[in-house]
Amino acid sequence: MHTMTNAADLLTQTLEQAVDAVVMIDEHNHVILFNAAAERLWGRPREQVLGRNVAMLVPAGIRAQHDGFIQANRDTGIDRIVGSSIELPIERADGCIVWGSMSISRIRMPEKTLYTAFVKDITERRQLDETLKLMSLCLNETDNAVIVTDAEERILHVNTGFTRLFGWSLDEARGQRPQSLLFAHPCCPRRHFDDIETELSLGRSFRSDELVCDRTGHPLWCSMVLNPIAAPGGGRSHTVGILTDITHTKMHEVLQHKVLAAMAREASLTEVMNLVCTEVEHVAPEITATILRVDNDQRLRPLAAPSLPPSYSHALDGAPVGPNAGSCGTAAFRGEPVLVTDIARDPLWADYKHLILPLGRKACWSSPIKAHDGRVLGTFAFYFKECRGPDRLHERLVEVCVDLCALALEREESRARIRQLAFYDPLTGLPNRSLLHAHADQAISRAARNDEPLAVLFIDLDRFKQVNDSLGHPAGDELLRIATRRLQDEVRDADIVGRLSGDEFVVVLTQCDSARATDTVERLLAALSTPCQLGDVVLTPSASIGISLFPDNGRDMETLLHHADMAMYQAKGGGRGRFSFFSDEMNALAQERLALEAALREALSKGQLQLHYQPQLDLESGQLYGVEALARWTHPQLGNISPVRFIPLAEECGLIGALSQWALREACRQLADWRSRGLVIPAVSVNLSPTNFHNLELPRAIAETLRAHALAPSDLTVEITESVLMDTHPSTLKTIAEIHAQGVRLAMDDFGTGYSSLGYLRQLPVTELKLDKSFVSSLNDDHATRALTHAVIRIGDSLRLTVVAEGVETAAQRSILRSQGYHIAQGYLFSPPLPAPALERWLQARADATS
Ligand SMILES: Nc1nc2c(ncn2[C@@H]2O[C@H](COP(=O)(O)O[C@H]3[C@@H](O)[C@H](n4cnc5c(=O)[nH]c(N)nc54)O[C@@H]3COP(=O)(O)O)[C@@H](O)[C@H]2O)c(=O)[nH]1
Repeated sequence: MHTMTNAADLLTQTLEQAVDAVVMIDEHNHVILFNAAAERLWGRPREQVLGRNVAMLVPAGIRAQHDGFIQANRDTGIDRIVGSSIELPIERADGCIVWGSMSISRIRMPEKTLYTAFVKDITERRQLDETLKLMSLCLNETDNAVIVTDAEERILHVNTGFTRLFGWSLDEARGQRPQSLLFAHPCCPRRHFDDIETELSLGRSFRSDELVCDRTGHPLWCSMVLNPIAAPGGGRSHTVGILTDITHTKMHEVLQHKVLAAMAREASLTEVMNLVCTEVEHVAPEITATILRVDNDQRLRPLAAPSLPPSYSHALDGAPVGPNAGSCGTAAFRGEPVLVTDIARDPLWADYKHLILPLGRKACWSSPIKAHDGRVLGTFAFYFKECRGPDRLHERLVEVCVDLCALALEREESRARIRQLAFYDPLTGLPNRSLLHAHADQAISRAARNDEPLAVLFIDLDRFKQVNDSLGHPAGDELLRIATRRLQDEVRDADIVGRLSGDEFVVVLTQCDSARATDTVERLLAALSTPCQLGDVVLTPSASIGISLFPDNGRDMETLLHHADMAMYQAKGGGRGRFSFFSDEMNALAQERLALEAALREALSKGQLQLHYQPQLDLESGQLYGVEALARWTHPQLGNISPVRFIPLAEECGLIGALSQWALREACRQLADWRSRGLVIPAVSVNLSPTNFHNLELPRAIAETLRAHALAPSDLTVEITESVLMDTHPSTLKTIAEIHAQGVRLAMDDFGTGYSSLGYLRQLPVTELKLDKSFVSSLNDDHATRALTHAVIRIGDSLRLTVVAEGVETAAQRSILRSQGYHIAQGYLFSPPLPAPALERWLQARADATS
């Protein structure tokens, strides 16, 4: 008994001092033992627990069923709870949850069964487990690769992200150096690891973007961060490295940077495209990249294929885009990527496989390169040495590259458009003046270097203006296009054809002497004069051609062109469809003309021109009808220069406006002066050139001049020639109508010599016709002329126009004219044109004679 008591005490003491909580319950599930560790675990003193149902210690979730579980064990003896340990949450008195690992012992006694629970506090371990579990999630359930190395930089651990990214398992990686796994492949750039070691040994983190390779040698761009872990005794115990796959971003960045840099330094399109292919092949060595352009005729034009022999590109050049045109032609046709995994068998490649299979490429994936408006500009293709399709990296590469290629191609298109606008004539597509000069300069330099002759042709279409005026501008444009085609057809590739302006073309014939130039020009004239259909009209065009030769007629394009232009004028002067070589005489004439132009300019500005006046007389009464003012120029050195020479010169060099204004002012001044001195001069006629009527200010200037000299509009007659009618300038008819509306009289000069239609007499408000002196001069001996002069006076009479006969030199002419009904005449018979004082004397002499 004593021994028993001691044993029970011993047991109680032992249980009391146990590290783990001990709870014993009786057959009514009442707690009969609750040791000190249990008090600490549940946070309850034993007084609160002893004698009460153990359910109070059980977690709330199973409290209701708890007694049932124990009773089931008592009744059945089936051990669900005894003999094993379970982990369960424990609700402490303060509401906190701690964790215990519980094992239950069943104590069978004859009359009852007791249970003892041993509960170990595992709260801390549970928390640690939880932390480890989360850490493991962090470590493994990420796309980043994590490496832990020891002090010797040998791998201790890699996460599953590492295995996924690089293909090496933990077992394979353990003990290796990271560089031997990631940087060892030949495709990796050579890397010196000293800088990494320096940083880590100083206890500093190391960060950089690196091109590494996976187990298969596949390159990947990784952002790498290495953190050294300090050892307790100094130095470093571990290094933790994290590598993040930035291939896509980096690829984009690197490719974009390189390609944009190339474009910024004005690299050619071919250079840029080759760069794209080379960079792509560097990232993915298993592919062969090619870029093709689609031209305006929907044909493929190779731009880059740096890893394929040039013969392949040559063979593809000009291949059509279509539904069965290999991967590229089909991709361009469909506007979507085309994958052919087996070129040998795929029908799309039937016509092309013989070109690529011998080069060891078995599959091809081609993607269209599209402009921002959706047009297919080209194709970007990957060829594979195996029958396969693209992987994710390839897809990413294509995504990046097609955008860059589109940018480069669109940029090229814009540049070509700008070049076209800047250097080509939009109507004919021929080089314009600037480009023509640039090409011609090169050709002349080449000719000079090689001591070869060269010819410059200046071509002007005959009567082009009339085509424009009569058939309209679209017909004129079409004629220019036809002429362009004909010129292009007749010259060689090495020759240059350009359009200067309007109907002026220039052809530079390289390696061409005068004999060859003659042959070519004859051919060109024949081609240009072939009849052509312009709308409803069949036209037989023609051209005049001037030729200058290098080096005889000039050593630069400007001189050669100028001389060819002069020769062209010479040719035009000889009639339609002719050609003329430039000559020194021609040049001398041109020089003379230039000198004369300068002298005329000076004469005008210094008031060196004069007006002479020729009287016009009434044949019946002998009364003065009026005087015609005619310009005269006496040059200090050259002497008298005829208006037949200086009036056309003034028209050509733009001086006719100033000259005519001067003539108008001077004639009005003189008339006003005569009148102020009592001389009876009924009116003065002034000659104006067709171009004077382009000036809408002319009516106002005439009105002001008349006003300034207190003259009536009817005191002035403006003489116009029939050629005014050939002038289609929009201002001409308006100006003439305004002058007429003021009351100024209009005379049609040189009547009968020009435009052979009388219809214009209805269009122009003329009041006077001047029969040309050529009719008068042949009146005596030509019956036909007499019939014509008769007809003219009839026309004048019937239209109520005054008819003035010009150039009357003989009494016989006067007599015939009088008999035909002419009333007014002018000519040497009466007086030549005279300076104002001489005219005054002439008038005085006549007056004296009659009185
Ligand atoms: N726009 C301007 N044109 C002008 C001006 N001054 C003259 N001209 C035109 O120049 C052409 C030549 O003129 P010119 O040499 O003066 O010859 C005129 C007369 O001198 C000449 N004439 C007169 N009578 C006779 C004659 O009996 N026989 C003969 N052989 N010639 C004669 O005829 C010319 C008259 O010209 P027009 O009446 O104008 O036809 C000439 O076309 C002038 O118009 C000017 O200031 N502005």
